[in-house]
Order: sequence, then structure tokens, then C-alpha cells
Amino acid sequence: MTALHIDIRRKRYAGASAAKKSAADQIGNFRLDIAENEFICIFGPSGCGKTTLLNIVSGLDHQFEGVIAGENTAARFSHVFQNPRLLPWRTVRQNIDLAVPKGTSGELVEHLLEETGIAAVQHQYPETLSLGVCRRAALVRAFASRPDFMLLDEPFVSLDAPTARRIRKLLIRLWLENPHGALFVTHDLTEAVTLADRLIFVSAAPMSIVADIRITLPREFRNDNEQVSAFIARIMTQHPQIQTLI
Ligand SMILES: Nc1ncnc2c1ncn2[C@@H]1O[C@H](COP(=O)(O)OP(=O)(O)OP(=O)(O)O)[C@@H](O)[C@H]1O
Repeated sequence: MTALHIDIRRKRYAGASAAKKSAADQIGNFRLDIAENEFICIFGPSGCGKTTLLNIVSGLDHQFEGVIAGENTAARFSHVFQNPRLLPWRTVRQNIDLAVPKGTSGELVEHLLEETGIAAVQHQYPETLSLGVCRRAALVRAFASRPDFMLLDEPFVSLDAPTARRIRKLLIRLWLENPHGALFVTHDLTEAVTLADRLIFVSAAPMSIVADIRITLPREFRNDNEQVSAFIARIMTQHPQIQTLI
């Protein structure tokens, strides 16, 4: 069942040169259907429009031609940005509590704080904490809002490799416990194969889909580097059009 239908016929930013009509389009003819609880990774060149896509899907940007339609019209979206975007005048816990839907218990938040290992610092202010801790807090906030759909924009960029690996595993564990649709932007193909049900390769602007690949590697093998590398080598042979994007 399609949970979210994305059809962006054209997105261009105001101020883009009218003389260079198609060259100025940021996104063109981008169509993607996402199934219920499906985890999708988007992989493409820098500056092609991936953040723009997430902003459109989450409703932050309405300036585009096309339609974003959900099966559930009351669906809740949560957005994990490249920068954790915690309010500096609130503690970690206060930042998270702001996202908790009214009338729901704090039990999930307690569980998430324990799972992410940040329960001990929940009453501290973001500026007193490392970027890794703030990223975990942003992830807890996103899950605490009990979303139907989560948008994640390179949430682990600039973290050291072991921390990123730990939080990636945590993300999958939380997602398996509380399934929902996910659109995850990354520049790291190994990360994409580790996380996704489907991998979408996109072109430079005007951004459109170059390849739509189902990750058939079973989840129990996703932490095995050799298996992941072999899978990547296989898709590069089967989909030569992605080679220039990697
Ligand atoms: N509000 C805006 N007004 C005008 N141009 C913008 C605006 N926001 C983004 N852009 C431009 O749109 C292009 C795409 O930006 P976007 O951040 O969506 O790319 P991206 O694929 O997410 O990049 P990266 O992989 O480097 O994060 C860039 O050239 C950017 O400068």
C-alpha cells in the first residue's frame, strides 16, 4: 500500500534566471511512491536538491509545482536536520518534551533516553554537550513525536565513525520497535545499504530519479562489511548509470 506519493513536477527557487529556464530548475519530474513503514535512502551529488526535497515533503516549502499526497491525511512528520537544531534556552529534556504529543505518557521518552545513553545529561543545556550527544537528542525528539513519517537529512554527518555506527544501529533498532516511513538523505553508500529497504539514486539539478534499487541483502547481514561491499559491487554492475554518481 502506498503511504506517501511524491510528485514534484518542478521546483525552482525564486531569483533563478528566467533566461536559463530548465537549467534553473532545482527538481524536475521527481515521482516516488513510498509504501507503509518503508525505509528509503536518497543518494546523490552535493547541491542537487535533496534537502529541498525533504523540505517540500515535510511541508516547510510549498513553493513547487506538483503534489505530495499521503494515505493518512493526518500523518505526523518529524524532521531530523543536518544540524540538531535544539533550542539553546531549553534543556535536552525540555527540547524533547516539546515534541511529545499531548496526552501521551513520558514512558517512551524515558525509554529512548536510556537507549541512546543520554538520560544522565537530559537536564543539561545543549551548549554544554558534544555534537554527538545533541544529535542523539535530536533523534530522541524525532522518535518521541511518534511520527508516521520521519525525514532525516544526513543526521550522522561529522560524527566520528564509531559513534555514527552506534547511532545508526540504534536508529534501526528504534525504527524496528516503532515502525514508520523514513526518507533518509546520505552521501555514504555503505550507510545507505546498511539502513534502507530501497535506495534511490538522484541526478544533479534538475534533480530526478536515476535508479530505484531494492536492497535485497537481509538485515542480519547489514553489519557485515564484506557482504555490504559485495552488494554495492553487484548493484554497480547491474545499474551502470549510477557509477558516475558514486
Ligand atoms: N532558500 C533558497 N533560495 C535559493 N536557493 C536555495 C535555497 N535553498 C537552497 N538553495 C539552493 O538549491 C540548491 C540545492 O540545495 P539543497 O540544500 O537542496 O541541496 P542538497 O542536495 O541537499 O545539497 P548537499 O548534498 O550539499 O547537502 C543549492 O544550489 C542551494 O544553494
